[in-house]
Amino acid sequence: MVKVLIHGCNGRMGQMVTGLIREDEQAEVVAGVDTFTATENTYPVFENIQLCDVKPDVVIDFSNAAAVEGLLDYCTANQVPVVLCTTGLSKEQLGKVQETSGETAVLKSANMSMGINLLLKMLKDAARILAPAGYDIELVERHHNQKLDAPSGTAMALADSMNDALNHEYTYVYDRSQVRRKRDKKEMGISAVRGGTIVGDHEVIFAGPDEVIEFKHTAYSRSVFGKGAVEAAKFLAGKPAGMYDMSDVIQL
Ligand SMILES: NC(=O)C1=CN([C@@H]2O[C@H](COP(=O)(O)OP(=O)(O)OC[C@H]3O[C@@H](n4cnc5c(N)ncnc54)[C@H](OP(=O)(O)O)[C@@H]3O)[C@@H](O)[C@H]2O)C=CC1
Ligand SMILES: O=C(O)C1=N[C@H](C(=O)O)C[C@H](O)C1
Repeated sequence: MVKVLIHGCNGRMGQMVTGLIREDEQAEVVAGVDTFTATENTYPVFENIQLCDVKPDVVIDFSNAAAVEGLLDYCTANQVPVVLCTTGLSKEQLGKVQETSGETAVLKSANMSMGINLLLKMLKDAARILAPAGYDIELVERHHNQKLDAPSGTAMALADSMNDALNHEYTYVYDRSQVRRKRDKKEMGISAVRGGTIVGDHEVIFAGPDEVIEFKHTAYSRSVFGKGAVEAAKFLAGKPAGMYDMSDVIQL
């Protein structure tokens, strides 16, 4: 049985993961950490990771960028692998993630769904073929009105994956309202929409001469992220220090 600690256990994703693990015969939640204790919690919940006296086999984190540094310190000090799903990390925080992977196993992914992880792979081929043929690349993401970060971690990962395939020659444009020039060939526009309860939509548009090709992923439920996170946790428990991602978990 894999013992899981959920960091951010009372949030939207923390509650989804709690429900999924309840149905899973290979994993159990042994503790949670959040800023408050909800009455429905069936496991001990600590207000701060440093106060947690239960030793898990692995942590699943869906919390807040500001909470990640403390979590990484805990994982290093206690040699606990961590599945890091929180998005919107700063450059410094990303540096600390990298450092931590020298001490314990870290699996970081902005999107745990099968669909987006397949898209990350497919877009490399599409970009390699379409960009040199003169297609402009634009991304549009849509999320619910409670989301803190923009653009989404997934939109950034999709852009980075295409840029990797294009020798990192592309720059990102997030806001065209101040741009007073024609579109540069080697830029990717990244636009964010926030509203209602949209779980997560990502669209990648290749706009060429007289034709447009679009790739779109829609998450209809947070379960697609939750299921991926639980599989990632079962995969990561007991693994040696290092940096992992969802391509290590999902065979594509
Ligand atoms: N990788 C992926 O597939 C996915 C990633 N995400 C990312 O996961 C993160 C969480 O998303 P979501 O569940 O929707 O957000 P929520 O705001 O619903 O949940 C986050 C929870 O973490 C809590 N929290 C805040 N600070 C701390 C802390 N110091 N220690 C422990 N818990 C803390 C919050 O409490 P409080 O409300 O008091 O701040 C809240 O209960 C976001 O960054 C989101 O982008 C989301 C979905 C999928
Ligand atoms: O905050 C969310 O809800 C989501 N965040 C992730 C992101 O920023 O990419 C993944 C998913 O789209 C939902």
